[in-house]
Amino acid sequence: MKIGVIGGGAWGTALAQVAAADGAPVLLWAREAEVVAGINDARENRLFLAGVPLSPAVRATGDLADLAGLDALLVVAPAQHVGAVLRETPAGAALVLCAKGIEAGSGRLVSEVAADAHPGAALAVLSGPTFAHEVAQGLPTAVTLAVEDEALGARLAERLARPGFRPYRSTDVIGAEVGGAVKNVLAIACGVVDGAGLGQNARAALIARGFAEMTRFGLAKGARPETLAGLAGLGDLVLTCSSTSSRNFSLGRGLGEGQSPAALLADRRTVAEGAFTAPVLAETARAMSVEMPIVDAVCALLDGSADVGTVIERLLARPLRAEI
Ligand SMILES: NC(=O)C1=CN([C@@H]2O[C@H](COP(=O)(O)OP(=O)(O)OC[C@H]3O[C@@H](n4cnc5c(N)ncnc54)[C@H](O)[C@@H]3O)[C@@H](O)[C@H]2O)C=CC1
Ligand SMILES: O=C(CO)COP(=O)(O)O
Repeated sequence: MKIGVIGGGAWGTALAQVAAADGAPVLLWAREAEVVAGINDARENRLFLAGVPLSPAVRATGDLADLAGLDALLVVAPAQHVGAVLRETPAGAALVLCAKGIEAGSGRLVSEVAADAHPGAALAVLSGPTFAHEVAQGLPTAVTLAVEDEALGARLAERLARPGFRPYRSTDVIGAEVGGAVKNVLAIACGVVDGAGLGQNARAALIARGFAEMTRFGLAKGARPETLAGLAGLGDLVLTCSSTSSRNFSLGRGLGEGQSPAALLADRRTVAEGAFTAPVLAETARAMSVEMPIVDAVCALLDGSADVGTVIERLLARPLRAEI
């Protein structure tokens, strides 16, 4: 199975390294000419994954047309750019969607964006607790690989599996996507708790109640509860809600410390997907009558309509209710 990767950020580069670990050639498309040159000439992506020596089997290109004729493309552009990039990508390959987010404006999951850009393409979702720098170092990692076509799922899992990289197969594409998209917003909330010094009890409560929000939203979208309780949902939520290695958690921590959202988001080279997904997630949830108070609180902080003290007061003043 010939593999290509769309996106030369930290995660696209780490996944290319995984796919090339057995020496099979992997072609990676990167948007930045310096990333293409760095990978091809110095075997390093200094912009997004500095310090990781890349396999000589990973080759980079700045031309999406070069991806024609490959069997599977790992789509690792940020969620807001997947549509634009796929529209320029030659069709014909299975698409393995690795971005975590919901498209602003349309409210579409990445699989819906991909189906629109490449009608009839086989679609898979790869998601889970996966900090790129750990995967690139070969540290043990497990992911959900969700594909409706079970035979394709088995072939993809076989192709991507390594001793330290274990794909667990699923057929619940929507569940895998919802988990990854929602946990980014909740990771911002956990960062706020940390930055505002609200304590470990509050963080644990937020993870549990955030998971309840993820589950309500996921079930309304047609996800299966066991997917949300697995690697792509709860697993990734726990990872990103407890580490400053998460860009979303770090963004939230800045907000919790009282820094302005505009300053925190200005001039970012790396992506904090939750900041883009939060408003469209809140809007979609409202339209489906799904209550997501923590997501609403993150939106209020990001758009500057409330400060940390106010959103905490609002959350704590909600009516007492049954846990489930
Ligand atoms: N970094 C990580 O540990 C993980 C990231 N992800 C997901 O992977 C996706 C990509 O994230 P990273 O690789 O971390 O990115 P990154 O933050 O390392 O780099 C930013 C990426 O955005 C791209 N970009 C910026 N503007 C663009 C545009 N207009 N069109 C197309 N691409 C553009 C850049 O070329 C670069 O590849 C995100 O959805 C993220 O949530 C998923 C799992 C782990
Ligand atoms: O998705 C991730 C780990 O699974 C990366 O999280 P951040 O985007 O918050 O850094």
